[in-house]
Amino acid sequence: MSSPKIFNGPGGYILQDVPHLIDYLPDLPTYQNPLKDNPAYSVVKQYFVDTEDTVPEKIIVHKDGPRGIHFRRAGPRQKVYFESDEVHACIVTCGGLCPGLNTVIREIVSSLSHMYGVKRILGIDGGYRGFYAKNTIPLTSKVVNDIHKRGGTILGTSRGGHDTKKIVDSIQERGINQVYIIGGDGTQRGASKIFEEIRKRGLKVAVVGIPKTIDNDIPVIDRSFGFDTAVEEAQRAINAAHVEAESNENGIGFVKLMGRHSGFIAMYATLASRDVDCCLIPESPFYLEGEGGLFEYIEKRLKEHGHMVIVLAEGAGQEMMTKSMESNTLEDASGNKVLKDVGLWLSQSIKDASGNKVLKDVGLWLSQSIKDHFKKIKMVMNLKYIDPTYMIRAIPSNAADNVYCTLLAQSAVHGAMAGYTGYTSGLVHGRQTYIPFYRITEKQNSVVITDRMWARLLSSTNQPSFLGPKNISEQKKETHGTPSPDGEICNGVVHIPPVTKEITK
Ligand SMILES: Nc1ncnc2c1ncn2[C@@H]1O[C@H](COP(=O)(O)OP(=O)(O)O)[C@@H](O)[C@H]1O
Ligand SMILES: O=P(O)(O)OC[C@H]1O[C@](O)(COP(=O)(O)O)[C@@H](O)[C@@H]1O
Ligand SMILES: [Mg+2]
Repeated sequence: MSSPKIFNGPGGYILQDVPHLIDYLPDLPTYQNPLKDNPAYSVVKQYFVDTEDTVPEKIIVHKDGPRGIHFRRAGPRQKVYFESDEVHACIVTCGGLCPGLNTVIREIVSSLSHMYGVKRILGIDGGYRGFYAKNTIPLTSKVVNDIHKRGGTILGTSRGGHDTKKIVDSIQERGINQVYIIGGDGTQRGASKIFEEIRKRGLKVAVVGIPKTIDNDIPVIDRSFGFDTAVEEAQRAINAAHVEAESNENGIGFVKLMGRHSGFIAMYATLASRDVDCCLIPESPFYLEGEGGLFEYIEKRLKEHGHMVIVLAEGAGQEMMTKSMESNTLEDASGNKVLKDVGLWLSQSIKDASGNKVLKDVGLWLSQSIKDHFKKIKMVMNLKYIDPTYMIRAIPSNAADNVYCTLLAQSAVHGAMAGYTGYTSGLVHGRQTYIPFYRITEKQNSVVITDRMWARLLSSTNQPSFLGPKNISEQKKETHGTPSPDGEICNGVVHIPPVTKEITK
């Protein structure tokens, strides 16, 4: 693996820079950016980004503290490293769906063709494995004209099937020199490997990642595209759950939302709705029985209000469910042990083609457990379970996400044209930046339950925190992982010594 490029400046300034083609191809010629003569851009004062411009990772800095880590600011540069006719770009989408994929595809094609006069753009069919299939999809402005109005990805997507050598062989054989890879944490890991192999072979090929995740689990960036749309769509399910709950005696509206390891969709959907009485996410352990447990809270809420709404992220309570099913502690109303076979099935760990753990349906299990509990205590209760998981990610992106996708795609293209490579384009504090792959892949973004946002949620729902002092100290330890040399929080491990240089001017 190549070494991270890190520059140290005065006042504790650190630039975590991204690779550039000239790092390994020092004699590449440069050309005037064609945008200079484009009437739309030439009138814009300071349209080109100053090469020294960077964006801080942490916006809140103590007055005596160091300036901290910065990323290269994205945007068009005066000089480009590709001539328009020379560019042969390709776009691939990998992993699960997310609203906005088609908008990103559309805007990469539009930016390349309208801003930089590029004519050869290929769509790779069905994720990474499409690189070594025969079929490709020629992409023109006409082909992508109204795809942003559709959900999904016109290119198709898949999990698994990443073979770095075969992918780079295909890139080389087809004469592709700009690779745009849209996908989540797994995809960006794959993109990083493709970049390393391309660099090893000394190819003039820019590798660009565009972060996609409905779960919002990619670190460093403000939020992922499609997240806003997903939270908005989740409101429809929560509203339905609320209506059902209100209309029934001791009604419980129970909604399961996506969120494998990170409960951001559930948390933001809850905060947006105000109708939710309890939000359960993977980061916040909870328990059912006894004082301070979920059952006690539900009973209390039903007695006070006559109805309630629960939102559950799919990754929440997985361990508890597995343990409970394994030990067959689930009993029916007559006290008989049930679901023995399901218990056995639950104890097996199943992985998808990409190696992600396939989660068991905690929603079904928890709603059954709640029903059993109320039967046991002989209290009337009507639970309506709504599972809109795929519905919230299979829709087209909303207006805000469409704008976000557009800027993200434009930034990705400007960076590749300027010769940068091995980076993920991302929004940091509202600014477009280029982030080195290792910062994107080193850890997952998750809800920190000792932070203010989770406290805000607890005070909005009034639910118990389900936390004892032991959990709180464990959480604190986890979020304060291994400190990196600058004192930053960093749970990921980067084994390669960085190339560090002092900035003298
Ligand atoms: N560590 C890895 N190295 C190389 N490729 C990977 C890695 N993890 C995942 N991939 C590939 O990335 C693609 C998408 O990964 P996946 O985890 O399914 O979705 P996402 O990118 O949305 O997290 C798959 O084709 C998978 O083979
Ligand atoms: O059924 P699929 O397509 O494998 O997707 C399910 C998973 O995909 C997600 O939506 C997002 O995961 P990725 O970001 O890895 O694609 C998870 O929330 C969910 O667990
Ligand atoms: Mg993933």
